[in-house]
Amino acid sequence: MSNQLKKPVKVALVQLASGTDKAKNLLHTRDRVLEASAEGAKIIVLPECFNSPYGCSFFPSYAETLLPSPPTTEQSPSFHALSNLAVESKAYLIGGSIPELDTTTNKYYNTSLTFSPTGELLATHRKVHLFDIDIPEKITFKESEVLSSGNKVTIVDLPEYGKVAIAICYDIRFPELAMVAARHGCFALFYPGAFNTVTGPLHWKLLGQARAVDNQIYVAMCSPARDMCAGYHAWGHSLVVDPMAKVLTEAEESETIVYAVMDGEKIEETKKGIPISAQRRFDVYPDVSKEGVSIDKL
Ligand SMILES: NC(=O)CC(=O)C(=O)O
Repeated sequence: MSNQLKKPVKVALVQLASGTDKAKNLLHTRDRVLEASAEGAKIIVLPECFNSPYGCSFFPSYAETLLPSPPTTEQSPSFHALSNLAVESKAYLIGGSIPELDTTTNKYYNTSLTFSPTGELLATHRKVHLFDIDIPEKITFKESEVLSSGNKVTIVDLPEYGKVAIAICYDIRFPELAMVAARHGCFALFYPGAFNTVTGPLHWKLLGQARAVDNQIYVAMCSPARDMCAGYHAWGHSLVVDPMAKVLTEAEESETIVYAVMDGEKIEETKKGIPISAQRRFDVYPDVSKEGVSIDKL
């Protein structure tokens, strides 16, 4: 299956500095998204936990209810803010993530919502791989103490451009998920994410380049800005990598917006020059994209 991008598209990654006041964060998000739109961005991406602090102790108090869909404004102010903002900005809006409470099961999720320029909800991705790590004396984090995991690869069709995949942060460490999305025709993988100052320096860019070079498509990773007064120190460095694994744009750690143009010709040129798609040896190893994969695609 080809990874078709129908026409070049300008992408903006909004590396937001958010605080503890959700209403304020939503207003600030609006300002920055409209700024990205004024610069011509047609796909605008927000960070993981874009309107709250990131951390297990914060998930329950910031959680919103998304089901049944559409939720009321009381159930999910973020849902409505993002939908309206997609309309105002006339762009596809990949709304980072928010903590979600599913009231039918009483489970919490880390959930990303994607809206069309008409404000329609196109996709909901619940973080599939929970961030449970323990690097002695450096960082211990256990999302699974509070969150439950999603169970689908999320592929979204953006009619003017083509298909993209949405996943969240730790999901990028799992090449299978990216491979499945790429082999189902995505031209880009979007990861709202919040790596930290321990794992970020070694792994953030490396993983973006790895997923890009493995799959010969674009990868975009959008982080919150770093706040040294917060309990969790986000790495920042939002970036876009092209299909040859070249970093097209990369932020520093403070609040900013970075832009890149994704172009289908670059995907084709890369695949023509290094034709790994036609050289795979499924007689030697299996094609993981065909083995009972759970995909949520429009
Ligand atoms: N925060 C995450 O989900 C992932 C992360 O920080 C890492 O993998 O490192």
